[in-house]
Amino acid sequence: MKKLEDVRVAIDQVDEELVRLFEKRMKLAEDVVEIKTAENLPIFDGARENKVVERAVDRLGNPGNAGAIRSFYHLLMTMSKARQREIMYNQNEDWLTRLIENAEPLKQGPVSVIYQGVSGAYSYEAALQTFGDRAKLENVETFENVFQKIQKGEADYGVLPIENSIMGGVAEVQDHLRSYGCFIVGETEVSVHHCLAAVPGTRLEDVREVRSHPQALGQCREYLQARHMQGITWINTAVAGESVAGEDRKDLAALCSSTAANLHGLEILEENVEDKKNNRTRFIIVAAQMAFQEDFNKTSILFSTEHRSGALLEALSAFAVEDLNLLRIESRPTGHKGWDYWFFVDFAGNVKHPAVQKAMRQLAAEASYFEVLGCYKAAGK
Ligand SMILES: O=C(O)C(=O)C[C@]1(C(=O)O)C=C[C@@H](O)C=C1
Repeated sequence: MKKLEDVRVAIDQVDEELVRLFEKRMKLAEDVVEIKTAENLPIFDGARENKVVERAVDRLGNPGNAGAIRSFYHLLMTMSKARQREIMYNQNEDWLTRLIENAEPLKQGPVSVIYQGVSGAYSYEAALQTFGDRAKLENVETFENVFQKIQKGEADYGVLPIENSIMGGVAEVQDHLRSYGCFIVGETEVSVHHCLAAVPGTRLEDVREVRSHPQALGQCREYLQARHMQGITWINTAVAGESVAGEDRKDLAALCSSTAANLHGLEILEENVEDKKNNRTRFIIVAAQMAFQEDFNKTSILFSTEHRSGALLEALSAFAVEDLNLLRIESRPTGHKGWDYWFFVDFAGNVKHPAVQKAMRQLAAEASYFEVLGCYKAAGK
């Protein structure tokens, strides 16, 4: 058998080569963005990305590496796009004008929409609420799958929960939003009302076991306790409803949305059983390209600052000076070094508005990293 040290020496040699090639590729990305800036082309090119990935797969000697090489290339191109954005937005004097020029209006007519979960889930409701019957809906298992499909150009829009009025921000979605370089192009709010649903003919007083997602069970804890019902953890609310429909039991129910109950032919025994009313979840609509319309009234940005006292205050002061209303600020660890953060900020205003442009230009000049995550129509406005 080979000695570990010897193999590691060989790995080090390969890595040396990889680093050299990586830097060569990143340098080419810098050349690309120069051309794209001059010719006013968007950074993202889904068709080209698919070609790059599939060519790499074709070149493999071992087809077992296909999944790994796909992930590797998507990551490589994410980094390539991040570098290109950095250059296009931060160094080009006219980055803001270009950003708006490259943005597209929202698509009208039929669109393909991807969401996480199953039919009847709250994300599904958010998708229907936003796109109605013009959407061809597709569901995937994880939040990350949504970003992957959008990034590969396999769907027009993705629908993802970003924050709940009781539970707060959805950290995973926030993190992927940054790393996948997708844009927020819309948002919608869904009232989260749980109902107790069971197979038709079930009597409320006979229900002993209730299946649902832990969040929903938690949001209805007092209701369940008062009725001596035992909560059973299920993967999500809609699948809980589906599972109850598949069993002919009169002591079993699910906590799910009324949409999920109706979808699975369940009878709603009681509606709005959540302990706290006004339970709402805000969903964002993401796309591979930035969107722009004159009627958009909310902007989301991402930035990081130097690690020194007053840096955040200074960074945000431009918004106070320009009288812009900050709607939300969320921080997430950068993961690069300890206690370093990305700041996600939402504020009221359209990216074309002079005050917004002034504040963003100032912040971009001061921040150690700055990116526009999107401009869109605020929910309910
Ligand atoms: O070829 C381009 O247009 C690039 O910008 C380069 C690149 C890449 O890194 O390969 C990056 C982004 C595009 O979406 C496609 C490909």
